[in-house]
Amino acid sequence: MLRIAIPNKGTLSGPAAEMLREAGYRQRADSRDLVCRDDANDVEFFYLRPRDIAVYVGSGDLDLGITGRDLLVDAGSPAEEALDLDFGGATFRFAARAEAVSSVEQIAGQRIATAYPGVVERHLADRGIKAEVIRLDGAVENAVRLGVADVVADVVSTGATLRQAGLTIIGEPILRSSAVLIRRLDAPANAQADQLLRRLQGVLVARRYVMLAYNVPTELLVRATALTPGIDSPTVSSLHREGWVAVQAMVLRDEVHRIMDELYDLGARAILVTDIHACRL
Ligand SMILES: Nc1ncnc2c1ncn2[C@@H]1O[C@H](COP(=O)(O)OP(=O)(O)OP(=O)(O)O)[C@@H](O)[C@H]1O
Ligand SMILES: O=P(O)(O)OC[C@H]1O[C@H](OP(=O)(O)OP(=O)(O)O)[C@H](O)[C@@H]1O
Ligand SMILES: [Mg+2]
Repeated sequence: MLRIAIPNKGTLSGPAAEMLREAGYRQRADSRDLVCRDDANDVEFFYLRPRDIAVYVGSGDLDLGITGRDLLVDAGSPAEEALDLDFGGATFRFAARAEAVSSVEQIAGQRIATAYPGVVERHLADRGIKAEVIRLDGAVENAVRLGVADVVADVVSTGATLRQAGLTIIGEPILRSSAVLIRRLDAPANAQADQLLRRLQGVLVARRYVMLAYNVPTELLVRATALTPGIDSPTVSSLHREGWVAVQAMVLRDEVHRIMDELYDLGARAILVTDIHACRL
């Protein structure tokens, strides 16, 4: 039975369970349950703190896990990213009072408060910057106000928390995070794990793409399919109406309205968009 760690609470918890449900896996009905068996798929889910997930996967006690890239790096455990899951996006950044520290160069010698000491220490070491790292559990923005630190290093999403604490971002992001599927480094080949990975890839494609269908005069087919090349190739079928063909192709959801306008201007008609619920490419 495949054993998978997923976040029991926090930002990543809901979207992780939602994605697994979309991939056809059973998820817990009660948010207090810590284990959920999916016998039909021969998989067992363990609901754990996202910070601990890389530890369980790195040790080999669990086969796969869903956590944040920043938490994976912070744990420093022998696990690697198998797939970017495209949710839980955030940056990890330095911030400080603008009048005290305003550039990365000025961070040297300062006290940096963070709940991610592994990420920060690695970043400083890579750049040869010497600074004191103060490990806190959360709400690190308060550390500057309370005089415990000069700089914070934390997850930034909207930036509202930093603004409210009177802090300004310093430099470029230390890293860009999102939810990732992780596995142990050098894990042996596992057909069941590969199947789960393919299912999640299928969900990502189904979310990113829509199916576009339209009719177009045969003489415009080359120009129309240049707008809708699909992933492998568009499907072209004959129509009862002479001189016209029907085309079907997958199109990026974000681009579909622009492409529909261009197809209409070209002379295509009966242009229809449908959602993709699942796929294996
Ligand atoms: N707006 C956000 N705030 C916090 N973490 C976020 C946000 N967006 C994405 N994340 C990611 O969520 C993970 C942190 O999850 P975690 O459950 O530890 O914190 P949380 O969602 O803030 O919950 P809590 O602090 O209540 O325990 C990190 O990978 C982080 O990058
Ligand atoms: O840029 P924003 O949209 O404001 O979001 C980022 C904030 O959200 C998280 O805090 P959380 O509420 O999880 O509290 P915590 O520090 O106790 O984890 C994170 O640690 C930042 O403080
Ligand atoms: Mg938090």
